[in-house]
Amino acid sequence: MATVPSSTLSKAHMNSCSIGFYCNKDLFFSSVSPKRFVPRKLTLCSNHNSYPNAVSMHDGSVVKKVNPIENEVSAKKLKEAVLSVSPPLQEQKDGAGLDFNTENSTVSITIVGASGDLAKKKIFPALFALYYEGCLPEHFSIFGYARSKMTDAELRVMVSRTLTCRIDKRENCDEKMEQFLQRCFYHSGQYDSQEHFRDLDRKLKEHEAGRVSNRLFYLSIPPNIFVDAVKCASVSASAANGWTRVIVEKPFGRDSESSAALTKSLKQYLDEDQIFRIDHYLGKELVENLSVLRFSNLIFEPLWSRQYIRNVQFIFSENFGTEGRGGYFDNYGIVRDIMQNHLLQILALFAMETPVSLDAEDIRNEKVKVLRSMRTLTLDDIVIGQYKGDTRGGVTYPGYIDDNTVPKDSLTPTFAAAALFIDNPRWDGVPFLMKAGKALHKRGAEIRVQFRHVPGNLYKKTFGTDLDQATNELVIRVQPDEAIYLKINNKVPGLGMRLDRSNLNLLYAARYSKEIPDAYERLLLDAIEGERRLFIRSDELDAAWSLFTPVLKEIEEKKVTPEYYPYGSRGPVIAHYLAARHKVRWGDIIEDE
Ligand SMILES: NC(=O)C1=CN([C@@H]2O[C@H](COP(=O)(O)OP(=O)(O)OC[C@H]3O[C@@H](n4cnc5c(N)ncnc54)[C@H](OP(=O)(O)O)[C@@H]3O)[C@@H](O)[C@H]2O)C=CC1
Ligand SMILES: O=C1O[C@H](COP(=O)(O)O)[C@@H](O)[C@H](O)[C@H]1O
Repeated sequence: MATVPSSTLSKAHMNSCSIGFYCNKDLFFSSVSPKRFVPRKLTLCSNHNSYPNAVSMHDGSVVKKVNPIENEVSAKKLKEAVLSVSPPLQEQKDGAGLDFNTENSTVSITIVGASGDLAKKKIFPALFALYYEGCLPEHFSIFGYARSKMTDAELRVMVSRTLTCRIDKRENCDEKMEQFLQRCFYHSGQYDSQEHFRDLDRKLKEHEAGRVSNRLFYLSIPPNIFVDAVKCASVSASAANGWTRVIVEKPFGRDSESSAALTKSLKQYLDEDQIFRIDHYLGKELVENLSVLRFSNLIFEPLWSRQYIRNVQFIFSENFGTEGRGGYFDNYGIVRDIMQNHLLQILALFAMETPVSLDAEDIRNEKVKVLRSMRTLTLDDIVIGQYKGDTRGGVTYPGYIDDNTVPKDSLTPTFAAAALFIDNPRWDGVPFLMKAGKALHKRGAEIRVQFRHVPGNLYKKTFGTDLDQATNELVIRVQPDEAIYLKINNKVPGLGMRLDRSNLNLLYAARYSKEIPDAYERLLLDAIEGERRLFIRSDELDAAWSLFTPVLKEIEEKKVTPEYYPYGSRGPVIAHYLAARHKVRWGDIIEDE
């Protein structure tokens, strides 16, 4: 097959979830979303065997040629073009890019555990946002599945309570909501009943109306029933002629053994490429931007090593406790809930080498190398805390063990701080500090990169002896108020020579008028499109668990007592000692001072 170098490709049109581009002066159209307009997709293209007027993309998707009209093609024309492409059945392997968006095929999304908190709070609203943006395929339906008895109408009422329109996109909102709700249905059943899943299959088939069926199951249920549900979905409700994919929510086990056992059980029914292990932090805008920041700006990458970076901090805090989720949380604790997944995933993206391409496997290969180069944690590397009740300003805040679903003698950490190391040439000796806690004084998630001192700094006397004040710090604020800012030393204007620290500040709300999509929107769209880049591969998961499992076991076996901190405080003092042992101060605390 003839291939065309990417240099001959150029973007021609962007319209909601579609793009057009030129390839050797012919205009081609693909139904992929604008965010899919990444070099990966456009590295190579070749004539498609079955369609003289189409090309196969590097990733297996098929795009259709349309008549070029200078640099502009109407959205209608582009839409017609894509609807006229129907990939042959043998192309319907998992991951084929265009196969869901044709007249001939459907996508059915089943939310297993639809009556639950996550479904209501995140999944239905994210699907609605995708619908509003025109990112869902023409033929789709959404099924809620759970044991609770509900009619379609009752599900719609339940779902409608949590749907909202974006502040910047309210046009026809009510109408769109109504249209969306009409595409939502409910099926009540047990999670381990083949019969109930067969009934679901029948209903799905009715909606698919003989089209090629693609099915996505979202496991929004407690982990002890993951395998039952996967077994039933896969045996009794798999797509007959399209793809079947399963999004698996965390927790993926609670240590190396249980995680491996879960993977093994899931793989009895699914191939690895059907399993989409979700870590919603990977869907957050600033986490996505991390690689862009590093690899598309010359000024950062050369500094990205032990030579210039003194330490890196990953900080997560919530200003509320485990309210309502104590039953789940007590079995996991903050290290498993936040550090082993969300913060470690961000760390891996932060520290990885440049991937060969933006392909999922290339990125995941680099992440797994980082994880496997890391030192397994010991008890010396970690400190833990648990919040206790507090009364301030006449208001009483409950302690962790005041939650009725938590045992009164629970030692489960609601706070932890840890020092991790990557034993590779780039990061040798650089402490990667993590801190995560519930019921703290504020909510936030951020990455702080503290740089080394300027050697022989001419101005060091101006800073006195406090070297912390003289170093640069790059802060990537994931939430809230997304921002990237760089702390620099600057001369205070005036006749004297006085320096202060100021921020070069990219505040997203000031720079971009568009509302930032919720992480679940991005991840659901990725799963529908077969994009695995932001999902966790099983070897990544194994590597992540092997770092934390021994120390978690030791904490539990030795019944290590957490340091108690008041609800709404800055957390236990012991976290400062941990940082100090590595000659570091927590950047968030310095900033608050
Ligand atoms: N909620 C959140 O913010 C987050 C949740 N997650 C993960 O997402 C998944 C879903 O979370 P969430 O919605 O909070 O969970 P829920 O506890 O609300 O459970 C979801 C549904 O599962 C069914 N269910 C609950 N307990 C059991 C049980 N013991 N046996 C059988 N069915 C049960 C219930 O439906 P019914 O009784 O109708 O069958 C319930 O509505 C979990 O794996 C959780 O760890 C991950 C990140 C954040
Ligand atoms: O996965 C989880 O994340 C939430 C925090 O998510 P965010 O997007 O609101 O920051 C956390 O509250 C929960 O304990 C944990 O399971």
